[in-house]
Amino acid sequence: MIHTIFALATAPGRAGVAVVRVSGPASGDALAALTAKALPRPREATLVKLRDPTSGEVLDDALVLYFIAPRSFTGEDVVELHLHGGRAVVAGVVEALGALPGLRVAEPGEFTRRAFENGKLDLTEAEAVADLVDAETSAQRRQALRQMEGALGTLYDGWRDRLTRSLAHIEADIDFPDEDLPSGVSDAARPVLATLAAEIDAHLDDNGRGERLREGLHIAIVGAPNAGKSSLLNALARREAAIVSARAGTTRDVIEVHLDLGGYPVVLADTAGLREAAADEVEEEGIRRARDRAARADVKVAVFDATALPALDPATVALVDGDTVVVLNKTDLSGDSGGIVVGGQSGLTVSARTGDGLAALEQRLTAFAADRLAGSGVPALTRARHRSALEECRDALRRALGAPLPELMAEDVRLASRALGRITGRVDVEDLLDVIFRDFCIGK
Ligand SMILES: Nc1nc2c(c(=O)[nH]1)N(C=O)[C@@H](CNc1ccc(C(=O)N[C@@H](CCC(=O)O)C(=O)O)cc1)CN2
Ligand SMILES: Nc1nc2c(ncn2[C@@H]2O[C@H](COP(=O)(O)OP(=O)(O)OP(=O)(O)O)[C@@H](O)[C@H]2O)c(=O)[nH]1
Ligand SMILES: [Mg+2]
Repeated sequence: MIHTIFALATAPGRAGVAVVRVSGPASGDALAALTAKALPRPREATLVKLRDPTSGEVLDDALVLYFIAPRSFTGEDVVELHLHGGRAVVAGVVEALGALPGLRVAEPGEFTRRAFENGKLDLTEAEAVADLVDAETSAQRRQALRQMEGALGTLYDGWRDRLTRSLAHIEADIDFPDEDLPSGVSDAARPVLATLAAEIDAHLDDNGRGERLREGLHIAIVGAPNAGKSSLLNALARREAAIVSARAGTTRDVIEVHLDLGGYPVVLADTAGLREAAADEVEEEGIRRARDRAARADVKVAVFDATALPALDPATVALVDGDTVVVLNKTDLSGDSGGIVVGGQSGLTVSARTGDGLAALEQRLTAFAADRLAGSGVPALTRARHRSALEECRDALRRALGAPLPELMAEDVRLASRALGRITGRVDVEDLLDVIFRDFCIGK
């Protein structure tokens, strides 16, 4: 029996309106049980009193929608209850639904999973639904919307179609080797396979742009103790996220804030000041984490202290590379001491105290983010799951190209095609579904 599932689709807590969604064959019966009335016309917002079916008590005066399969988000019968968003209203309706036969609470992502299983979405589109819900910046929203509209699915299905046609040629060669076919039909498949392998390589070779756009560009602030790293983080975040004090060695844990820089998502991390003589083992561990974070960051902000000039902290200098923005902080205290050049880069002069130079720093970081994350119009792969399937496909194509016999070639082309099919969910993906949908929020 297919269960009918329900869940709060809007965020939990007090709100103007809360939406409870119900999907499955018993949806209509559930609505009828709550309204004690004939069902409203499909897809037409209707104001009705919802009552507890056992006590008859009015729970809310709600706007309801009834969708009949297959014309709904999930492809099943769906009911939406648009409630007054009070906790007691939602609790009362959810409790009443749970008491009805055949109904149970939905698991995370289960509505979208049913939409996939009913052919409303392919897997890349379903993943994009989750990404759209998680999108915090406009660039993330655009990427998710494009993928939800099928940009990636169409690309991968197109590649798979080309493989299917090549496979037909190769199989013709296997089945009718002596017939009147032009000799070596599988030879004709070779350039097609080679072109596709090159296209997949180009698609893979994107520096993880789409994946990083989902997760945010990682920027680490590094520098000597007291250079003003935490002050800088707070100034960029526009809130007091990290503790600032005049004592060297204040920050120990890595402190992260999420920023929206010109539409690009950034995870900015404050780290412990680097020094040889740590005060204790806690600071020592902090410094280890700071170095680790610096090593894994996409971009570093190396902060130097203008009041320490002409000395430049050597541990910080050692971390400056092509992915580093050099910053000279506390310039409000140093007068007109001129700038610094580290690793061939002239530093931005800023003051976390007065805010001087912070706009220029933000601009530099935004430029880094745009450089790493901006698209060129072609859709980018957005998940490690896609990447590994594409690598599997490309490797199978390379083997096919080197195959001495059409039979062996055909087998590798089949594997290549299967790898692509798993991305969009066209072939056996039952084993993947729990993993993919468990990261969704409840009610989606
Ligand atoms: N109230 C409400 N708002 C919502 C959703 C929802 O489920 N409920 N959505 C949920 O994420 C999004 C909209 N997505 C939807 C996608 C398809 C269908 C749907 O009924 N599809 C039918 C009919 C298509 C048509 O009329 O053109 C179908 O595919 O057959 C509904 C919502 C955002 N807003
Ligand atoms: N005048 C002035 N003082 C600053 C500036 N930036 C930071 N400070 C001061 O410098 C001291 C150290 O600042 P923090 O931001 O805690 O320095 P930090 O680099 O995070 O230090 P650790 O966490 O110990 O590594 C504090 O007293 C700040 O108020 C600045 O631009 N101008
Ligand atoms: Mg600090």
